[in-house]
Amino acid sequence: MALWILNGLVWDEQTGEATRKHVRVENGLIASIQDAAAGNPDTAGHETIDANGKLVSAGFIDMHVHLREPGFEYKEDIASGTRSAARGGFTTIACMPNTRPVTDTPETVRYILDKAATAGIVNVLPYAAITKNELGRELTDFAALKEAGAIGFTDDGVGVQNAQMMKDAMNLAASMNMPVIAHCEDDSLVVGAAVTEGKFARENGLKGIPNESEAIHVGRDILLAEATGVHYHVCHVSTEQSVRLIRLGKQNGIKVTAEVCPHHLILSDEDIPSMDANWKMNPPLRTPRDVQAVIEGLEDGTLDMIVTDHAPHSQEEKARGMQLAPFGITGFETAFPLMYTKFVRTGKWTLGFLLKRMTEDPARVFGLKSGMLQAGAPADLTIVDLENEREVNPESFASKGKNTPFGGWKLHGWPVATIVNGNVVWSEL
Ligand SMILES: NC(=O)N[C@@H](CC(=O)O)C(=O)O
Ligand SMILES: [Zn+2]
Ligand SMILES: [Zn+2]
Repeated sequence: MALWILNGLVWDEQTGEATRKHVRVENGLIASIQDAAAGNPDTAGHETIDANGKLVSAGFIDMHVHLREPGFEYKEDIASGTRSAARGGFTTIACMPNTRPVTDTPETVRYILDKAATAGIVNVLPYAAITKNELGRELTDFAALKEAGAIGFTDDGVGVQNAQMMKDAMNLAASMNMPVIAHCEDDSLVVGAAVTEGKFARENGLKGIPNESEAIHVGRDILLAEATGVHYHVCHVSTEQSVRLIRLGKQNGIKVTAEVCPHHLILSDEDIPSMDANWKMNPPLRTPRDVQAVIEGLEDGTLDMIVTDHAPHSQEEKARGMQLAPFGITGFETAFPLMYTKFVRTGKWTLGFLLKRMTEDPARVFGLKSGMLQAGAPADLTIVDLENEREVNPESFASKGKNTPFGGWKLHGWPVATIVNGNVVWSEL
């Protein structure tokens, strides 16, 4: 039996507009895409979805998320995290290894993959740690972790402080054709600060996190990537200096790629309303000048993709206040509506540009088969209602994490159905 998604709006890069198409899904793959103008197909005996007036896109891909399992299931687990992803229109997500235990052994990689296969509803790609327990002292067993299914190496949550350790990691990863993904943060420049150096910190008498704490690692690592030939990917870029360094690296033919989060594209430190820890994340919200720089970086291709850095925490933890609460905000269920409302509805970007940065570009950078709406591709699809405005209500999130600064925001562009490997895993239609 086939699944027909009828009359959806499909973005056409050639014409620069979305036109009505019928998409046929069979055996987990996109079987055909045909013009709706040519008439209705014979759907007798097949399952159908009426997508009339809704956008049909390749499923969104999020290469930076925290599912918290194993070890921090009170914040999130693979079942709740993948449900949250599906509601956000994400069909493939790559999860970070700062779990408990840290994902630094083949057993933990396999645990995540097994759990994702049984309890998860979207594709889950695990990263493994660069160093044991993410302590920066000893490399993990890259070969065994790759063999178990890890797709790259990262100590996300902390920066690798020692340059020789990073260089060794890159040499090893390069030799097995694996990427190194870096949380860029020099600890010696960040001592107990919760927000960026800037207006909010000054006005509230707080110590600030300087931009260089990120950019020094970006610059160091680009030089190490040049020396080792590794594919080096920069996590959650937030500063003007980092954008500048990545741009220069790309101009010099170094294999550097990068990601940026919706919150760093939309909010600056000057938007923080109070000492509310729902505005605390790492890297922190930067100055308006940095926001402008990351937008320009994404627009000119210096930054390759949008990721959420979905980082759920419990309400108790976030209630500890700006200084003591953990860093991080949830991201899955607001990412597309935020980006669509702020950049596409305002006319700054085409819909095609936004979709590419959330589908095709991450797939290209990480060599995934999905990310394109074309016959023969995996049937990972997202259907989005572009017309109805809705308010962000964290209480209604599928995620266990309610920690978002976007509660109450009125947005357009809400996903209404998500299809993974040809199966409808979530639908409001
Ligand atoms: N981004 C965050 O603020 N927090 C992340 C860690 C990380 O992505 O560095 C987390 O694990 O909570
Ligand atoms: Zn990080
Ligand atoms: Zn992260």
